[in-house]
Amino acid sequence: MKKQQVMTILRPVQDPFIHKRFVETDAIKSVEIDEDNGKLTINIALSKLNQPENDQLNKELTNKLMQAGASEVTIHFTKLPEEQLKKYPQYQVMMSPLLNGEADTTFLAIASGKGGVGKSTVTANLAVNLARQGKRVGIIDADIYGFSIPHMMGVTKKPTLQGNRIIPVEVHGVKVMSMDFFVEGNDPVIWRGPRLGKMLNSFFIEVEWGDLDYLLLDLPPGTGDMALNVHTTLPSSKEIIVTTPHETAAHVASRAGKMALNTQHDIVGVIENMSYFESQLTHEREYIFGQGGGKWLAKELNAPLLAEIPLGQPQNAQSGGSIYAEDEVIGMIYRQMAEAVIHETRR
Ligand SMILES: Nc1ncnc2c1ncn2[C@@H]1O[C@H](COP(=O)(O)OP(=O)(O)OP(=O)(O)O)[C@@H](O)[C@H]1O
Repeated sequence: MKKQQVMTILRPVQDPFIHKRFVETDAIKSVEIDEDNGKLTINIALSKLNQPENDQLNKELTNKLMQAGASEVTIHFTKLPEEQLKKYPQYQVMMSPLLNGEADTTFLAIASGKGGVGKSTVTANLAVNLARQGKRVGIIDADIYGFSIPHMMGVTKKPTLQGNRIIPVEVHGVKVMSMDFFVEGNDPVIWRGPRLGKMLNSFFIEVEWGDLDYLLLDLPPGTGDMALNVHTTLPSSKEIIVTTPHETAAHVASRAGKMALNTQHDIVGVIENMSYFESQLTHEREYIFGQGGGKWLAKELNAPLLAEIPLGQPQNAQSGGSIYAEDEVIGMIYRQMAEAVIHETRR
């Protein structure tokens, strides 16, 4: 093998943590080729050492190089200099207090296929009910075009600054960050790709979350840029998929679920919202949007069905537009859902 060939194979490979290509990080520190026996010795600098991802990378690269003609491959990993790493936003995110491995936070991304199925309502109420169970909870409203969490939770304040750190707003015992806090009035947000990623990054780098048991992310509906950003930024995040009982909604939601599975993210469970309408007088149930979507989706994704939430508005809208009180029927269903989530995530 020639050095040029080795470089062509290695240059486009990505650092598994900061997702920058080796050519960008100048990761390939040395390539030695023994002309007589085709043995290769390579030094590669990565952003993190001693991780399972590195063993995987070692295997993949060795296979590739052997297929290309090397008789034996030895790869040594060293660490990229801290000064260089600090320049990469992805590294700053990785080293932020919630993600640097010291905090024991469970990240829950709440996804749906279609809009309007109640994903934000579920996110807000699940967060409040986790907090009612004594958990320390935060929400990132990552539904960038349809941010609605602050409004739903009855937030009237804006986050404050402490030095250069952003202190999130706390409501119903939950810390909240949303794009809503950074737009004037109700102007539409027209950000795309990279700027979206920056926004998400800054919610990790600049916000003072303190210690959290759960950080919930309300994703935009579907399988777009933001969902992908969350999956790459938070490799350990778990997912909850919200659907209505309608067959089409469940089918579309299964795409969001499969995207999570394809990117190695566990699915904690499925939540069916707007499952039925129950008459207060006769207690008869009407299945307005059909039946079975949640069960079908849970089976399709091999995940538990965590709750079936009926139609109904919160009785006491003062407590925040969309938050159900503990003693109303839907409030109790949300409580059971929070218990199921705690059980499934073993916290
Ligand atoms: N169980 C329910 N019963 C009655 N109304 C509900 C229920 N769940 C949600 N809603 C209402 O349905 C509407 C859509 O809910 P929500 O905004 O939570 O959906 P979404 O899936 O987050 O939508 P998008 O992703 O488009 O922002 C809201 O007006 C909400 O109050």
